[in-house]
Amino acid sequence: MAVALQAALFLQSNNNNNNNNNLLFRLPTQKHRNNISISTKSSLVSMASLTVSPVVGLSETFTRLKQQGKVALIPYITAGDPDLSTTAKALKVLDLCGSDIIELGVPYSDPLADGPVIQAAATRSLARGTNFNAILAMLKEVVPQISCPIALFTYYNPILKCGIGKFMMTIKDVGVHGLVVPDVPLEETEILRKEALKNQIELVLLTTPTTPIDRMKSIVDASEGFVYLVSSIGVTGTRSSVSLRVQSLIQEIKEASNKPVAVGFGISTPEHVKQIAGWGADGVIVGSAMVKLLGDAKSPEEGLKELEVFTKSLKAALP
Ligand SMILES: O=P(O)(O)OC[C@@H](O)[C@@H](O)c1c[nH]c2ccccc12
Repeated sequence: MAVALQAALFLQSNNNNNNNNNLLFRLPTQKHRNNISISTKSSLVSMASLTVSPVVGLSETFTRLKQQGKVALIPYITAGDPDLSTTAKALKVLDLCGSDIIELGVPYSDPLADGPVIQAAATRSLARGTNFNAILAMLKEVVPQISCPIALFTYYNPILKCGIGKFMMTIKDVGVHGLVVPDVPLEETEILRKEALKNQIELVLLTTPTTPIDRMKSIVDASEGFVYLVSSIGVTGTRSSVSLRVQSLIQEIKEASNKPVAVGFGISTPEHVKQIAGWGADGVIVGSAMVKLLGDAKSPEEGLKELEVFTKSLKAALP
């Protein structure tokens, strides 16, 4: 309860500078990489042939989708839950089922902005011995086999432990395009932005329903890739409905900038994604509902199958 309360306060960004949940970011870049196309075989995927196609970053993904009149589907899963080999397969399933960007969470011992589902996933993953190097090794293997960009999701502490410059170089080397760091205060991001810029990593800022308008504008100005609009105060976790406030928040952001806006928190049904797309969002982020499927399944294969069915249902509900 204490953690949830703390997280709720954390995400309710307010005027005082040391309690904000916003970051600043960088210029997108185009990244070309050999891409191994894969085809589904039952619910798992297998390598089919080698094709070369450019894989673009977050900003360019949104540009392409906008030209096609489409809205981005952005799933989040926790690396190493139930294990890294299943995470590797899940990334391919999510890619094959039409995900446009995938948020991959680095499990952390004190995920104060996360609700019970993602907290439990992080605990399970860490208990299995998942560590950052193992995640990197998995990504080095998998990223060339998927066609959508990966945005790594981590709290600030693991970045500091690794060293900011080294962290950025390392994730770039394994083909990560984006980065979401929910607990770095906007005022403390100068060095983070500089190193991200050097390594062509697009770093995404978050704004919330309680972020003062002026602060939201500085966040939107500085965000790279897209603007993460947190739909409701509190922690991550599925909600029965999406707050109607999101519609006006999307409009406020769009009045401030033409950067793509993706909405997250609580989204868990095709009806939710349809509603948010109808409000003009450029992307929808679904985390806990995805994580729950993998975490609750009787076997990894069952979890992957359910992930496939669920992802397809969300994709079908989006333009
Ligand atoms: O789990 P939800 O309610 O679908 O919300 C997305 C969320 O999981 C993902 O973007 C995320 C995971 N952990 C976070 C911490 C802060 C902000 C966002 C996140």
